[in-house]
Amino acid sequence: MSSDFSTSSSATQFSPDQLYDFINRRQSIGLLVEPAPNTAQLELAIAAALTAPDHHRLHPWRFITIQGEQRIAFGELLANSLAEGGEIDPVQLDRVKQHPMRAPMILVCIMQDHPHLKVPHYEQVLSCGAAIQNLLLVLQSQGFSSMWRSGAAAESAHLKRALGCAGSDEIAGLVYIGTASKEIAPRTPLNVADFLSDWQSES
Ligand SMILES: Cc1cc2nc3c(=O)[nH]c(=O)nc-3n(C[C@H](O)[C@H](O)[C@H](O)COP(=O)(O)O)c2cc1C
Repeated sequence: MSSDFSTSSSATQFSPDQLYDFINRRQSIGLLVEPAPNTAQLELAIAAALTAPDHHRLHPWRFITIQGEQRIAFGELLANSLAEGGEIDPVQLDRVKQHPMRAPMILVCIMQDHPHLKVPHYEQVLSCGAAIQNLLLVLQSQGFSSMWRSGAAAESAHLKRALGCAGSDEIAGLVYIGTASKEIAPRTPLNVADFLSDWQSES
């Protein structure tokens, strides 16, 4: 059955099985190569992020791209952030410096907190997480792969300051984006019954 209402589930061009299959095929890939999305492709993914469930429409998110040569400076920023947090192992610091080279593009996803009487901080974090999942799926639909990471520096005050975060903002993720260079094995399905139950009243 078709419908003119764009929000009706029957208006979708996917069958439920096709949509599930598409979502199930998303898998994180740690090492990604060129190409990365172009501006139009990235903007479509961000547009999808902006449709995430969002209590009181606070838009608790902000996205920053890092690509090309900027990845070198960003690697230094990550290492400096760890050092500020007390890391002194030069091997670890050097390893973190190289992290941004694992993909041609990194999207820093920031949960931009909007203090609100009815929308607690954790709800805004959840909204931002939903936004990120939306963008991962649109990137996948365009043939790209990704990996959502936090990494050791995500909670660093030094990194947050450098990214212009306010005190209650969170770095929700560094999403590494690019193209997979090889196939990976499909994920092992979980058993739905392990996670789904019927609530029964006590009376
Ligand atoms: C908020 C968040 C932070 C994450 N940080 C890391 C990380 O720093 N390093 C990592 O290896 N995986 C991290 N992951 C997990 C991967 O993104 C990925 O979900 C996991 O490896 C499972 O793979 P899949 O996405 O293919 O199911 C993080 C996931 C989330 C949601």
